Amino acid sequence: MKINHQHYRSIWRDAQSVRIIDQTRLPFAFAVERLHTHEQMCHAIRSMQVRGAPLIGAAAAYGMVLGCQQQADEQTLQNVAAQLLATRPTAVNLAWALQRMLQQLLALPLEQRAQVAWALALAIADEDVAQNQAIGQHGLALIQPLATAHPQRAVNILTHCNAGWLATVDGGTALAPIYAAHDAGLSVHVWVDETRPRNQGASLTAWELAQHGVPHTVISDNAGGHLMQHGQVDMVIVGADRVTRNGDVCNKIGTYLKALAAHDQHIPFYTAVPTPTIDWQLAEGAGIAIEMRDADEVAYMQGQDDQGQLQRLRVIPHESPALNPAFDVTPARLVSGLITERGIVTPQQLPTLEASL
Ligand SMILES: CSC[C@H]1O[C@H](OP(=O)(O)O)[C@H](O)[C@@H]1O
Repeated sequence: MKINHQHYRSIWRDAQSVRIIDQTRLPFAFAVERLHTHEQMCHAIRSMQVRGAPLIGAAAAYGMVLGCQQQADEQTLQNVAAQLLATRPTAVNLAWALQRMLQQLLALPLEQRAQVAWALALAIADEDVAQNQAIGQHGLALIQPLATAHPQRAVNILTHCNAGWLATVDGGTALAPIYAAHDAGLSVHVWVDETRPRNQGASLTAWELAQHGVPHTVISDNAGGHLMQHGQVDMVIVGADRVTRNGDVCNKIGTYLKALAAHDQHIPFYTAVPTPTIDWQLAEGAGIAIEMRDADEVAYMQGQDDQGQLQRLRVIPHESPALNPAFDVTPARLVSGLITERGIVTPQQLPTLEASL
């Protein structure tokens, strides 16, 4: 059976536990983990078994559920939220989901919290799925004219990292318009940035697209600019971990470089972003905390050898230090538009979007 978002969500309730797809095992193994405690959910987020801004938010919500099943007094709830918040600093969805869960749980009588928490987390998950469906349809409207303009060939779209259904509860953000176009019968082809050092593109986006039957080609992170210079890219669509009031886009490290190349080559550069990923409290991207991850993620690579065995190999000298910033900030001036569930807006139109929420 093909494993795609027609069959699975990336996170779901199973009795009194939460099931996740362990994304660190893909693309070579499809493994589902069962989590029983909020500490296990903290580990799953921190180790990137679950990752992607919207999914991190939903995972945090379910982490709050697991953390309040035995005790649901305010001190317990605040402690659980603090532990979940400390897992990863950059995706605003984490803080957004925790704030929403805390506010709703504390408004409930103590004895109702453990049970109602499940419904509150599911509401966050269901909203994400609906938002991504809408993002897909709005983004499809961007792809259709490119397909009309190039009837003899596929529309070539470059994406960075993984912003597919694995990065959300379901449907994806940057990949949602691509799935919508493919499912509508349009001819699309995706350039998949490998996305060093964690290779979310090579291991997750490529896996998703292969499972869904979407034509794609994995490329090194350094190839995108060359392809743009040679007319091989019609548009760029990426995800986001945090967008600020002025439209600066924080996303996986390397996104900024793609935006620079796209701008230089007059190629449309879009970010697909559900509104919970917009941080209305932050004026511009300079204020975003950029996660610094373990340098070993740069120093080592993981893959499968020809005998099907997973190997972890060092790829830099033992004497060489490494630095591993996990995100960068693309200034709003390089962003053609933001594909939200409310429609496509330019960075300059964000205040109008905020007023409509
Ligand atoms: C749908 S947004 C996904 C967003 O999150 C990824 O980061 P990570 O894999 O470290 O959680 C990446 O920035 C994606 O664009």
